[in-house]
Amino acid sequence: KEKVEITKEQQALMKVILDAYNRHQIPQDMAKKLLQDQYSAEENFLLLTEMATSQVQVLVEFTKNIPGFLTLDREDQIALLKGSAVEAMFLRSAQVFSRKMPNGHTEVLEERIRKSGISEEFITPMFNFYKSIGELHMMQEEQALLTTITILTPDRPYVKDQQAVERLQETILDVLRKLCVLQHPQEPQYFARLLGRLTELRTLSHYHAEMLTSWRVNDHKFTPLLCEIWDVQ
Ligand SMILES: COc1ccc(-c2nc3ccccc3n2[C@H](C(=O)Nc2c(C)cccc2C)C2CCCCC2)c(OC)c1
Repeated sequence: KEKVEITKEQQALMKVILDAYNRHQIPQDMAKKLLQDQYSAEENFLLLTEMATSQVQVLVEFTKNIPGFLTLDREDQIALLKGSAVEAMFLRSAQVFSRKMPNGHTEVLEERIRKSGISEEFITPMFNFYKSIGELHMMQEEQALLTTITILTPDRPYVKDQQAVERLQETILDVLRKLCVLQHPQEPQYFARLLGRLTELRTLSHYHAEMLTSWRVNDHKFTPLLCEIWDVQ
């Protein structure tokens, strides 16, 4: 049985990424906000676009701390950000939804989200994803590394030097694989299950434009940044 060991460099890499991940968190009070008040579909749509806009800004800051990211071709950096922003948003939402909350709060939050204005057809796939993330009981380090792996996906549209992105992603994948083996020794498949979530995430993200344009409001206004990142307007 090969002894799995995280090297000093990998420890340092993990610390840099985790610190950046925790530093670049938009106010987590979104869940609290939703638990406090019932908002109209209009108010929820505005909340969603505000949250998504600040999430993209946070994502840009976070990527600057991914070792090697700034050494990539500038246009490839943009292509990776554009290509991963929606997935990062759903991953963050899933992590917010899966947080340990006092009894009954998760149910209230779920109800608020179901009634937020999103059209029915997307509710099941969205919550299936949130619950499949929740079941993993991911550690903070795993969440931060999984988000980093999502950003460093080589086959995003318009990426020119895919090998350079692949090299960076492989470095992170190796750390995450070791972390999973060390943290979940009884579950050798845990790492594979984690990566399987990224496939579910990509599928869910295909619906994002429709989820927005079908929101039950009369006028769907987006910020210029969201028009850039989301395939809307
Ligand atoms: C594209 O369609 C979506 C995307 C996300 C959600 C979503 N799932 C959530 C799970 C837990 C908590 C809040 C959750 N959100 C929204 C939110 O803000 N997500 C969020 C963002 C956007 C950035 C950073 C961080 C987060 C949490 C609330 C926006 C206001 C209406 C209710 C959903 C969604 O719900 C219907 C529909």
